[in-house]
Amino acid sequence: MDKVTPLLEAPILEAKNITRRFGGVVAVSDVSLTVGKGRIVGLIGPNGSGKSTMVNLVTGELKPDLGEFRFNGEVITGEPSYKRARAGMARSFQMLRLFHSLSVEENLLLAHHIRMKSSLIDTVTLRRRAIEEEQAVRARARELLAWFDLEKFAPHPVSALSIGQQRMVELARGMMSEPTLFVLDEPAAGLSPPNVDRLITLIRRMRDEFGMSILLVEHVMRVVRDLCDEVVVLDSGVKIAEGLPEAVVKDPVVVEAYIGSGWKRRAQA
Ligand SMILES: Nc1ncnc2c1ncn2[C@@H]1O[C@H](COP(=O)(O)OP(=O)(O)OP(=O)(O)O)[C@@H](O)[C@H]1O
Repeated sequence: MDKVTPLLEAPILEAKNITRRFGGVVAVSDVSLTVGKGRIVGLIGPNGSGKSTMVNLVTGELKPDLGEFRFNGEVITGEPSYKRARAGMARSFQMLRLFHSLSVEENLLLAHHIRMKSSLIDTVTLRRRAIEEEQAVRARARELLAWFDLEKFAPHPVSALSIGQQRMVELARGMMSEPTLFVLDEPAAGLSPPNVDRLITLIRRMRDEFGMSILLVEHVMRVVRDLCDEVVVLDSGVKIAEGLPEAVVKDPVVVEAYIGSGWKRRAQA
């Protein structure tokens, strides 16, 4: 009998020929990218190059005009963001989206409700299951708060925390849904150099210990160089380069795009 060729494991995320226009502006033009399982892929480019639009397309906040998205091999192009979240996709936001008057722990518990299996009817008819699930959610929140070294802040309102601590809360909140792909939108924005170091260590551990894949949009090149297995570069909505971080940042086409945008001064942190 002929040897059976093993099926290759599907990448966690495939974006194929994605285009998105806003009126006359082509924000993302025919961009393809792949995030393999357990990989950290960087998405970089000067201001206005289409990174946020691409993130919103990946997570389902925006729909592409053309192209296809696959998640774990399944076509998800038309799926709304809540369905992608249920399927295992989490995201963090450039401008933090936490509930500032709620405690750190409450922020984590609230995040989990999209994945709660118990409906209101369950709560009445299957009270025991609902209670068990609630206990499991609280236990997960406590474990994650410990993992992110946020235990002591659990009862405090988010508004009492520094930006660096709030960024950690946002990561912990994203982890509540046990994602397989975490899309991080500028996690280092506004962080001091020691906090950037801490963030780099934590993101690497998130990948290694939870086995997740990460799509990382970031302006701080140190973060990109230290973390990314590969990098995709956008300029004016077009993919102009991809490859290993060391090679990509030296690529004359990439350097030219950044210098042309006046970005270099801002991003050399
Ligand atoms: N909702 C929108 N309506 C109209 N134009 C938009 C919209 N969102 C983005 N754009 C345009 O699409 C292009 C890409 O913007 P986008 O925010 O995706 O870039 P970016 O690389 O994330 O920029 P930055 O690094 O500054 O966050 C820009 O020309 C922007 O003005």
